[in-house]
Amino acid sequence: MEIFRYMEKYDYEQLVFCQDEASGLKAIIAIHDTTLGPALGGTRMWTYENEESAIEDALRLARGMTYKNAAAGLNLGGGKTVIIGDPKKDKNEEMFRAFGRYIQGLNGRYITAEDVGTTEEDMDIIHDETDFVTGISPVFGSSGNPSPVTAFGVYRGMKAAAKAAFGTDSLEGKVVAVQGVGNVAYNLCRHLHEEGASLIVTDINKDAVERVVQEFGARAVDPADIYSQECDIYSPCALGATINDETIPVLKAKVIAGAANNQLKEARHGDLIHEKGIVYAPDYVINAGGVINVADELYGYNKDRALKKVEGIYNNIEQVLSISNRDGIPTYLAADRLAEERIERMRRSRSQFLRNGHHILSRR
Ligand SMILES: NC(=O)c1ccc[n+]([C@@H]2O[C@H](COP(=O)([O-])OP(=O)(O)OC[C@H]3O[C@@H](n4cnc5c(N)ncnc54)[C@H](O)[C@@H]3O)[C@@H](O)[C@H]2O)c1
Ligand SMILES: CC(C)C[C@H](N)C(=O)O
Repeated sequence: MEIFRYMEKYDYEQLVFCQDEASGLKAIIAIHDTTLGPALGGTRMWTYENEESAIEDALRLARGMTYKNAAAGLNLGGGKTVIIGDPKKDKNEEMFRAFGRYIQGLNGRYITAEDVGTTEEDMDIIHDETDFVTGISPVFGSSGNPSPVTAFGVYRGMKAAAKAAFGTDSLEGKVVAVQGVGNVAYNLCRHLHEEGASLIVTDINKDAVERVVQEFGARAVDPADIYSQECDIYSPCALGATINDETIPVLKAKVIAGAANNQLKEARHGDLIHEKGIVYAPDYVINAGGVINVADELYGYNKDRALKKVEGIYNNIEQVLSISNRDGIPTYLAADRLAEERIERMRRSRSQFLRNGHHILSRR
């Protein structure tokens, strides 16, 4: 991989490699764009096949956060970290302490939080070394694990997408096929069950499947069979790239609305589902609940205020759908337009009165 060429292509600002032999830390912090503010994005811990795929994941996820934060109306840029390792076996306190010191060294250019493979407890350890971490435990007056709030946002966005596809935003009686029933999707299933939707679920973790089968009457299928289920809504809530050349031909859903990041394997897959008449709720718009929630910590966390904003994901999806209809473009491009236009407006609206944080007249 030619790293600088890739960084130039999508205009990345910074890529930081962190290595600490004593704890086994191998992490990559990618900062995509800080036009709107410090880069906020979670830390993923995962067993990557090789270093190149870890770098690629960090870069793709960081850029996704730029768009997510911009489209959600946050004054934050986009960044993300990946830690190479197995979250079930390779974690230790020293590792997250060492990682916290690297974040502190960036002096606020990057703020972290949870993502796949990391927890509230991990954030608390990072917090021992730096203030530039969110999603820490509520005992510190913070917002805690963002997953239930992400789920609420996905539920709200799914309703808006359902309204466009079915003429009503009620999910009662709708069949939803959920891929991956981890932290976010467990909570999403609860909202869907409470509204009277029927659930088809899958996961590579049998215990996770069993929980939603027992609690919400879901029907379980094998991971490979989730795409071809007779259903109204496909909800990808595991990892990315599940909308691709193999899955699109067998999908029967009229709506795609889920929590996973980077759902389209390639941009052209967004064109293909648009041509197929599927209403796609773009991933980074519908799954912004978690980042909206943790970002509220920067103002002194207020749960009601954060949830009110997350509720607004319904309107954000409606806005994307209306840009898509107005301009005759797929929803993934409509979402990009929404985010890019906001970043550009803010870039141009830089204060004429301040230089280096001081009023220009203060130098006289
Ligand atoms: N947690 C958040 O607040 C948040 C916010 C925004 C986006 N996301 C994204 O949502 C997705 C889910 O996040 P999470 O926090 O629930 O993670 P999680 O690890 O708790 O859940 C993911 C689940 O997917 C399962 N899975 C993995 N590969 C699978 C496969 N091939 N088939 C079926 N199941 C599979 C895992 O076993 C796990 O149970 C991720 O893509 C994450 O980046 C999460
Ligand atoms: C900041 C975090 C809550 C980020 C979250 N994992 C996301 O992808 O949006």
